[in-house]
Amino acid sequence: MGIEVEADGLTKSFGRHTVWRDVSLTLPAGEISVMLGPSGTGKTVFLKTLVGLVRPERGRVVINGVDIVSCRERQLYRTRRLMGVMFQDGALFGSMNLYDNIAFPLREHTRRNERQIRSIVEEKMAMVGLSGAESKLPGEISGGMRKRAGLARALVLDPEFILCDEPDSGLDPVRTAYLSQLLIDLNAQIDATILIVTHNIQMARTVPDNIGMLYRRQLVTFGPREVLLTSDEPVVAQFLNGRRSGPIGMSEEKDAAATAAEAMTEPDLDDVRGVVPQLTPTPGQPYRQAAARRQERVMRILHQLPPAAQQGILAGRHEVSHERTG
Ligand SMILES: Nc1ncnc2c1ncn2[C@@H]1O[C@H](COP(=O)(O)OP(=O)(O)OP(=O)(O)O)[C@@H](O)[C@H]1O
Repeated sequence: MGIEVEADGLTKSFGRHTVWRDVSLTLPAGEISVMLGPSGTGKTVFLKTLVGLVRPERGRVVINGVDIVSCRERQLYRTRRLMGVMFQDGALFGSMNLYDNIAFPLREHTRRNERQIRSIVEEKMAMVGLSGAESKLPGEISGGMRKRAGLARALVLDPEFILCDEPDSGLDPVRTAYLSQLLIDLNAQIDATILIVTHNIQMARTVPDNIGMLYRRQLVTFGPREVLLTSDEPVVAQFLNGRRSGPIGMSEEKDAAATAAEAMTEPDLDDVRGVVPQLTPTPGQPYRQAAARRQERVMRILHQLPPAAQQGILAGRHEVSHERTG
């Protein structure tokens, strides 16, 4: 099973600019979590902090019992072996074909021979639907294929914690839907903890077990998906519905007068808030163990959650049991 990841009291600044402060959350082992937030709120910086690529001024990131903020370089290196990162642009080497790109971490970090490497690379390429594309160069394939190649490369060391930075960026809605399904199937197959940073509302509504949001240098919320999806917070409602009216502005936060004036001029669009069914693994894939674990977990904290979220969770219980037996 994947590993639990605990962020505790994290604060990060660049010079005088504080990106966020006092961010604490726990990514439950083996579950899928999404981090939302307007542009520039520090989602990528957060992801890099969890991997140990960015060092916060304060706080801890505890992974497998190791605080990667304060540990020694060797321990950080060992803990990083448990992680697979899918960067925004795939971060592939342009001069290497897909096979060599995906084999790269195995050649760098393990002593596997070429026969073993071939079997792992072929397995991961098949998992992301790239079999047959081994000899292609990154420049010769579509953005969606590059994303999947980046995901295959993130998988070769059998990570227990997978981080995906905007896996949908640059993809059309259909490719994004395929990628969403791929992440669910992957979670069913390997039961790894997954964190996805995205702006894509459809992905955020249908993929994760948990959702968080960064805004105004803080973690506004993090918890079971039903909490954010039914939230009355103006910033959440504005973000989910992609509206101009609300506290989020083009370049900075707005004052109350500007917000009220915009509300008058913006057409009354449908509100997409509310809990929609979470994606389930493609038929033939294993049952997603995380779904059952999460159900038990949220039932224990149900009484602490807002009423609308409670209703959403109770309604979804039938889907989880149906998935398990069906
Ligand atoms: N190495 C760095 N040095 C200085 N400032 C940085 C550095 N990395 C990030 N920042 C700043 O930190 C803030 C958060 O950046 P980040 O890329 O994490 O935002 P984001 O929420 O991922 O944005 P987007 O959704 O647009 O990708 C920005 O103001 C950015 O300019």
